[in-house]
Amino acid sequence: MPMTFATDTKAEAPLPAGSFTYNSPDKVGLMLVNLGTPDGTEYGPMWRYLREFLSDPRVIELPRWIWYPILYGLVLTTRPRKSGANYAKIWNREKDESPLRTYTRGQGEKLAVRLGDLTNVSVDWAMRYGNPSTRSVVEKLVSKGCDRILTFPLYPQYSATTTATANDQLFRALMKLRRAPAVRSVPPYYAEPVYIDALARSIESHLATLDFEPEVVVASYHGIPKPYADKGDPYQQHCLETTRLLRQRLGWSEAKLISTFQSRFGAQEWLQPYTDKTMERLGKEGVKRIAVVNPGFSSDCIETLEEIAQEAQEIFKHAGGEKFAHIPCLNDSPEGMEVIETLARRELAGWI
Ligand SMILES: C=CC1=C(C)c2cc3[nH]c(cc4nc(cc5[nH]c(cc1n2)c(C)c5CCC(=O)O)C(CCC(=O)O)=C4C)c(C)c3C=C
Ligand SMILES: [Fe+2]
Ligand SMILES: [Fe+2]
Repeated sequence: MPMTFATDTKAEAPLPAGSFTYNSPDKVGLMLVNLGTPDGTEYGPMWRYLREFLSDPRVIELPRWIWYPILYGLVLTTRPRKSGANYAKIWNREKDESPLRTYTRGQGEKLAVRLGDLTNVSVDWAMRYGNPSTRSVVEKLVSKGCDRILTFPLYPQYSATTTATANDQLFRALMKLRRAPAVRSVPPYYAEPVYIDALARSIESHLATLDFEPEVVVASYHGIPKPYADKGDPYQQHCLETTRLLRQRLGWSEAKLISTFQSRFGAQEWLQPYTDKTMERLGKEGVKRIAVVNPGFSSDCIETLEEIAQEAQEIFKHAGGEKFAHIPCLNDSPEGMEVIETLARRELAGWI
């Protein structure tokens, strides 16, 4: 008797969970991916979000046997409450969700409209941690018949802690599928003219609304631990190149536009100069008026709305500063959507 295998496709057996038939082939799924965010500010959702995020070995590289006792014994017993209180300060109460989710949804919906002429492209948006999960969105796209997926990690500067782990998660989702789609990933865009130009226009138009002219504009990027950069993560170079190009485009001096790194976590050294220490230094040196922009964040989020617009402002003013402005991220503004649409169309070449 011939041997039969569970993988034989001729039999009329029901498809196992996680498998899909194609309604019509040659559809392309375009998935925007951002970092992720908690479902609520209470202890439970904060704990679940932080556990998923901080269990990622791309984010915390310590051996698990060292990290897990610290994570479960210390971090997850204290940080959910502390971070939850900070999220509560910036929560979108109308939609009962974090601003990061609101803006990422806005980017997805607006991109779908902008790409309306591409009838074989289905646009969606997902998170690396939390909801909507990368896996649920991949399954949705595949069930719609997408046999190709273009994933768009919404990080202008590459880091293994963000871009690479977003792509890891996509491939983890594909591992569950018998018939996996072909995939492409949008490369980092830290030096793309369309991105630099969008940032410059956004900065110029925001500064024009202020009742003061900043003496210094601080480009504050999320940090990473210094050892990650020392071992070859190109993130710092990408950030510094964005600032250099932005300076060139705006015609500003090195003293007018400076780069700093924010959001330190844990005891090790992170990329320097630190944003909070720079706020203090500028205030103490007699600088009275500054503006802060966050070119590395495609959406405003806790790190920009709480840590910069609130905390950094307080530090600067406490140190003697007088005027402070936070320049919003590109979000789903026309300038921001121009960047996303241009890169998406370029990376879809040959598929549409
Ligand atoms: C070791 C820890 C962390 C690394 C490395 C890290 C890198 C990194 N993160 C972003 C972007 C975002 N981070 C956000 C929040 C956030 N980041 C960390 C830790 C690390 N990030 C934590 C613990 C948190 C949660 C908030 C808190 O408890 O402080 C967010 C905002 C999410 C939101 O819901 O608003 C973004 C965006 C980048 C770009 C990056 C490395 C390049
Ligand atoms: Fe972070
Ligand atoms: Fe922070």
